[in-house]
Amino acid sequence: MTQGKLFTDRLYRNAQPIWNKNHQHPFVQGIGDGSLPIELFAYYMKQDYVYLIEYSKLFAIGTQKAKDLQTMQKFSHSLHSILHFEMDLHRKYAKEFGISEEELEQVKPTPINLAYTNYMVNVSLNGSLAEVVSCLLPCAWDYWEIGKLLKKQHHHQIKSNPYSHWIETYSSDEFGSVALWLIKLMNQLTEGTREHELVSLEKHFQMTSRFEYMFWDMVYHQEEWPL
Ligand SMILES: Cc1ncc(CN)c(N)n1
Repeated sequence: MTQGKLFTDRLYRNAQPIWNKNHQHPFVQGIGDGSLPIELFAYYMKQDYVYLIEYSKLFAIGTQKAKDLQTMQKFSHSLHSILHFEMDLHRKYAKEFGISEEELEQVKPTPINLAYTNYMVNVSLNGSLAEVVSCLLPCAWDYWEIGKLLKKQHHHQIKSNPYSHWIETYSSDEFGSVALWLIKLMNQLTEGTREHELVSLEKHFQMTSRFEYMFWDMVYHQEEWPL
């Protein structure tokens, strides 16, 4: 790696074409201005709930692969935060929509949802701690970017937006602190790492960034199994 440059700066820069597409996606924009039909949002909440069940397992894998107690504590704290803070958002919205917690948990993941979580879990189970982080990072980082962006763009109408709780959650310092910690960890883990390994880590980062786009598109079109 070029001296003095952070690996995450490169990851961020190279992912911008994908992340910009995420930010401009009509689903994301519809959350921002509150115009997204409620049925689409409810569909997304259900798919995202079962996504988060799988995603949270990566933090358990991170706890197991960590080399020191402080990193283990950070991973286990983040796991707790997803299960109790982030997923509480979904449970609250679901309650408003008349969907029970049991129903949420029983949701069948769509092909894109399944492909995305299987990709991350497979890489994480078989790879290094840096590989776990390369899969986790776009999810934590880009959601925080989206939360902050939507809050900035639509701050004047946030109170009347039915999705304000979503925007407040993902733009919050609490949510952002996990992204910031993962960025720091990624830079620590890749210090002195050879270029061909960085290329492989970047591949996972790009792949999960692309899956993020596909997830937005999947919920927008409510893509189900053909059979
Ligand atoms: C699909 C997806 N990606 C990321 C996040 C943020 N944890 C989420 N809730 N859902």
